[in-house]
Amino acid sequence: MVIESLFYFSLAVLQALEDGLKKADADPSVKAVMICGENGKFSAGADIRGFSAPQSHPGIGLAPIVSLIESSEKPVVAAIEGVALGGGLEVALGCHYRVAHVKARMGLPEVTIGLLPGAEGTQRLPRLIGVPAALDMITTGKHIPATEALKLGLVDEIAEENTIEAAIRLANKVIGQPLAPRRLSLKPVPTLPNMEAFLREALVKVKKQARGCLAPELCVQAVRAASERPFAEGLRRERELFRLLLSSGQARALQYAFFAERAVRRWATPAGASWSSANAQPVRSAAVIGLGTMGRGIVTSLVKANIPVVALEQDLENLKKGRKAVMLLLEREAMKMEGGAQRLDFHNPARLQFTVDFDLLRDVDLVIEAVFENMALKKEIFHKLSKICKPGALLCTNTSALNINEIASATSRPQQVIGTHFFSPAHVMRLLEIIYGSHTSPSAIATAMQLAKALNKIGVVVGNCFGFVGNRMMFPYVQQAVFLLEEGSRPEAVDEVLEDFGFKIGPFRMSDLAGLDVGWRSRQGQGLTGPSLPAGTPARQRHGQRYSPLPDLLCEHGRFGQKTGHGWYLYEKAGGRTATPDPWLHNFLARYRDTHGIKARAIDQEEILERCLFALINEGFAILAEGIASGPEHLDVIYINGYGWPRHRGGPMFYASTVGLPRVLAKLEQYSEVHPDVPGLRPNAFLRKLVAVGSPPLQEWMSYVSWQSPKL
Ligand SMILES: CCCCCCC/C=C/C(=O)SCCNC(=O)CCNC(=O)[C@H](O)C(C)(C)COP(=O)(O)OP(=O)(O)OC[C@H]1O[C@@H](n2cnc3c(N)ncnc32)[C@H](O)[C@@H]1OP(=O)(O)O
Repeated sequence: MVIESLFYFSLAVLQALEDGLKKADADPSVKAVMICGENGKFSAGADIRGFSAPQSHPGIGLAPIVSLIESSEKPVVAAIEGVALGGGLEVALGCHYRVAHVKARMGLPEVTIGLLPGAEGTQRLPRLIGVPAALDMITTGKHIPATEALKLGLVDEIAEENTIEAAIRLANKVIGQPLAPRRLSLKPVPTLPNMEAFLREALVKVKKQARGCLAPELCVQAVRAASERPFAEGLRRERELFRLLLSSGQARALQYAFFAERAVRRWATPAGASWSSANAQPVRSAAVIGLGTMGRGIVTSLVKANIPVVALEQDLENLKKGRKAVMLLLEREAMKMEGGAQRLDFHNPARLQFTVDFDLLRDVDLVIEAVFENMALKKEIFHKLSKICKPGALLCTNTSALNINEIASATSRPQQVIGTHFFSPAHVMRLLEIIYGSHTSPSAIATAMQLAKALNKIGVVVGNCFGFVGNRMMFPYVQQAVFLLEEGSRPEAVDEVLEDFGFKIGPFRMSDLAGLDVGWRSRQGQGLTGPSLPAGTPARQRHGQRYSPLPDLLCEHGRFGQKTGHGWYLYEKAGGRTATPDPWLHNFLARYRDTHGIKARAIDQEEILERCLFALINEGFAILAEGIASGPEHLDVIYINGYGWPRHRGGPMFYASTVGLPRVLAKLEQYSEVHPDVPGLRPNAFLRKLVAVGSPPLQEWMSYVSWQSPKL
């Protein structure tokens, strides 16, 4: 008998499974059962959308079905094609045998949505493949290919071609064989000589990796229960831990992040262009200009995506340096992949070519300029490109803040110019901010989004303004951090609060890592510091607003961060990575306060957190109101994937919605009253409006934006 299921579990699917199994058990003519999916896909598990209403969720009813499958008196074989994920794999674990197609993938990704495998998966998987392998799958949520599943013993057979036929063959073969040895609930968990130490270390590891995130920790506890308790007791523990996670708030945030990352694919601009009508151009070849840190990563990313690349530098010396660095990155990437060097084929000049000759860019479909942030230089390059490149080529600029319209003005084809803001290291970081200018065509946006997908990145389309979305929101956050130092705090205190909140790295460690000179050069360019600053400008004021010269002063002392061995922290050597609090800096801060007549005060953790985060969020509301991004999900995806925002807090705008908009507003009002010369703390009008209309749910915010005059 064959029971077909659907891709996501619904109550109807569960009912069909239950009915089918009962019918098969009762029918003496049925000798074996095979469960498969429809259209070549086994199952992606429960419909995640339903987890916010647990009472009606089909996932809750899944565990009894898995038990029912296992207790069947007739052999049940799972035929796994496509994916078997979450509850889908748990169903397969209830079966007595598993056959997988060679291209199938399996996994228990519940941890990534803030849960644990709650349909008995934490108890059955360790019994089948042992604690170490089960823990790895359950705490990371990774998908494993069929070949690996076979090695682990997760599946019994691999089918090269027809999985259903292979499963039916196996089912026929095992008719009449005893089923007890195939029932995982009856098997003991394989022991380890050092189980206790192993589980303890696993807990330490997951706590370190996902600071403050509950799910990985509770996954370890559930697997511990499997190793220490009888099956039925282990199940009770699994259910208890599952319910804890379901009500923790983190699951909601992580599920929001899952859907937000998919929602940003449906981009739109205030002018009416959108994903639904724009057509992407094919990208069969690309060029990268500039082989500095960013250019190297971008070339590596393109090669990994199997796109032939021409890598261009301004002279032979820089070309040699760049080539060496790119090759090193590619060798490392190849080592991580099966058949890597061969698959990437980067020694083949038809796939990767290094040159100083602009003429070789004539035929490429896309160019990514990645020279340093200098408007004059970028314009010179774009002028050249518009003369050399073929008519349809997409011209991208990798910039973190510069005006796309101004760069496009240097070309005769501004409709094909677009910003692609990669994050460092560009071959690792998943975010790609895609910035359209006033003339960028919908097709250019669609092509850049298509490129993001090809590079396995998350593209987020945003409008053109200084710093775009990510850096624009970052400015007020970092500004507050520095003001807090002026007022009496220390870098390590501020970093600790934000790292405890869940950021991978606090603002001062981040600044030391990126290099303080980067911002210094930018401020010099803006005339905020340096020789172009008019004589008589007050030290702590610019354009009538509060300004802190602290970062500039550190640069004047040669303190650029890790690269010079000191910045906001002290490092063991230039290029060192171990930050220690620096007594020199503490004295420097004390002298600075004396010079400016600032009385240091004790600043508590709440103030540090609120001033930094609420200033960032406040800027987010301004961005939404101006139409720079088409929804709060866009801002959240940018922050989670580009700025180390803790995923289990769902992104800054989601976080604001959980704190409550009235509270965010009240706090900003309170801080703004104390610091009237800091515009970043003045509550944005859009935030006020949302509070005035009763703080609607985040999904409804954009319906309160008036689009009459988007600043684009
Ligand atoms: C006492 C307690 C008992 C508790 C029992 C609990 C039982 C079971 C729990 C679970 O099963 S939890 C769910 C586990 N499964 C997942 O987490 C799978 C998540 N999905 C994916 O990894 C991928 O989507 C995919 C299935 C590998 C497909 O990837 P692909 O890149 O091909 O497509 P996507 O763009 O990611 O998705 C397409 C489309 O489908 C939506 N979607 C995907 N998975 C789900 C899901 N599980 N529930 C609802 N919707 C899902 C996704 O949002 C996309 O939608 P659109 O953006 O196109 O609208």
